[in-house]
Amino acid sequence: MADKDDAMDNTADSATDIATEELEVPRDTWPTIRRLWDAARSQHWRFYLVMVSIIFYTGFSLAAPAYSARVIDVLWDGISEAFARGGDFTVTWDNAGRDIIIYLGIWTAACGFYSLQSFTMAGFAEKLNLELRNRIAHKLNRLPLAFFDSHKPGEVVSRATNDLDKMSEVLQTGLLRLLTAVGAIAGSVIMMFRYSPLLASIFICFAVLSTVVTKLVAKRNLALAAERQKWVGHLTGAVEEAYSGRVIIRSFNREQASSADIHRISDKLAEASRRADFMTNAISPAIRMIIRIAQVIIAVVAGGMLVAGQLTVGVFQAFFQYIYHASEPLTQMSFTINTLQSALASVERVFDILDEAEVEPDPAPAAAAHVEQPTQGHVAFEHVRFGYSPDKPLMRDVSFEARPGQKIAIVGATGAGKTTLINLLMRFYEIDGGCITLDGVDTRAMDRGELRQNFGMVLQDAWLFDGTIADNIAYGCPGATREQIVEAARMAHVDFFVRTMPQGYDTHVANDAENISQGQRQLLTIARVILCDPKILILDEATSSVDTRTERAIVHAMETLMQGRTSFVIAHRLSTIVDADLILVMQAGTIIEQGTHQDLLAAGGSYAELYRSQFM
Ligand SMILES: Nc1ncnc2c1ncn2[C@@H]1O[C@H](COP(=O)(O)OP(=O)(O)OP(=O)(O)O)[C@@H](O)[C@H]1O
Repeated sequence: MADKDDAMDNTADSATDIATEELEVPRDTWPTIRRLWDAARSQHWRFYLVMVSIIFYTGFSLAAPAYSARVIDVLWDGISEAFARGGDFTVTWDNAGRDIIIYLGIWTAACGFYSLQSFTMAGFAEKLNLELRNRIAHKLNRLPLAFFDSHKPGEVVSRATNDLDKMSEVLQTGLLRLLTAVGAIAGSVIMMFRYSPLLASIFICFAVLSTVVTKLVAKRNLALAAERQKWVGHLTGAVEEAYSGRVIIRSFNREQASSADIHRISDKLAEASRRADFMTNAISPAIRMIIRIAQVIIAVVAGGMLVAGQLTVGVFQAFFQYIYHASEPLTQMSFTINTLQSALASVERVFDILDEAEVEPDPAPAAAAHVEQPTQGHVAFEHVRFGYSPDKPLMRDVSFEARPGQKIAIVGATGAGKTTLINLLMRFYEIDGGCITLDGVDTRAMDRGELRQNFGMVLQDAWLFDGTIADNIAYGCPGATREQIVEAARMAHVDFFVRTMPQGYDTHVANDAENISQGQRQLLTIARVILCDPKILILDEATSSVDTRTERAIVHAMETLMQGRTSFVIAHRLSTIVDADLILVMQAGTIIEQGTHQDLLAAGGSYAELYRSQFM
């Protein structure tokens, strides 16, 4: 039960993270904006075009009501005069026709500039999105593996997807809306004061009141949205848990409890959504009511002025158009500013990733040390020191030598440092002291790519990517022919199995696909390494999750692979390594014994004890 509570707490934590994201504000608003602006350097012209379009759009849409006042007054005067004459009123080019066409022209121009600003802003936002996404993609390849150890995968993925999408969406809607709103409000208020300072002052009073109320409501609305988001987080967690734990849930007959949990959270979500939706859909119109009241008061006062001849009919209706122009963006302003702040916080998170320290750059090609190809496969560790974090040293003084063609077995309890040894050999992490050499060349002086091409790794975690079996085998050698691929599969003892699949080598597989078993995956990854023909092998024996026949096939395939190559085998069962040329016994990050099976047995140390515990 305690575990369950813990799990729920974890879900709650992640849900709270999402909730706080909803309420978030950027740490440094202006530096972030400046950086974003720099990132969009090649798109500045688009932004300037947007600004020019906004100015023209605002100008035309503000001119339209003023011009409509003129059109209506011309029509009103013409109709009144015709009425007094007892004749008909006909619209001709000179008699209001030209004014109507110009009026339509003004709206058409406003519409044109509106489309231009939206179109150009979409281009600006998406190009900026692409630029930052490319930078992140590039960055991910240059981040040290230690970065991934300390960040959850979802967190990194979210930066490159959600955060960037949010930014481009908010640029296209929020920023554009804010810019046009500022123009619309300022222009409308100026026009209102031009027509009637009294009516304009009444509007300003109510506008201030509505802004204050909107601000309060926006805050409450965000809190409700955060509450809803929290329950969405809980629900996602519960559904994910029910999905990934489906086998265990059934085996303990906990289906009912699991679905009751989901029901309970769904109920909470429905309630939170109801309140959030009510706030968005019902309270916002209530805020508009304030403006409506202002309109009524202005209508009464303006009606009096109309009767007194202080206003024309055209100006009367134009004034109301300006009220509409200014009040709608006012209602939206607080919400818009909140979304902009939240988007800027997203951008900050993207920049945080871009600012992470990168792996030390490889030496320039001219300065890099090279190993003569084909490499002999002579590897040496000399007094190597290493720790995953500087304050926690793991390896203090590790030395050993692997001669060309030798089989080196690495044994030790879980957490002893076997994988770490391999990580250092492949330069996934940089050592803190001593040196590692390949054919006598310090690996730190080499280009990482050149170093790694000498190695082939078969790990327990057999990773397949989304593609055909043939593509997966040819991952390291994309130019391989079908014959070479089939030959590699045959050597890996996986050809027979592939042929039983519906489309043979063209069968589609994915990392999370169920159509292929753990053992078969491993055999495919062995075929992948065979095809690349590396001179040095790293094999992590995976034997726990496969049946004896597949295990035998894997061991067989690995033995074929090891012939004539230097190989490092992380051994979990001592039976497979008695023939190793060198056995490294590790404990707490350090090699405590090394030698052949016979030497170590004779020494009667840890290895002998371990061997006896497995076989006697
Ligand atoms: N990426 C990492 N960041 C920080 N510490 C790590 C990291 N990887 C391993 N460690 C720590 O380093 C020590 C050695 O781990 P390592 O994975 O090398 O052990 P191992 O012998 O391969 O274990 P196993 O047989 O369980 O795979 C452990 O204490 C582990 O917690």
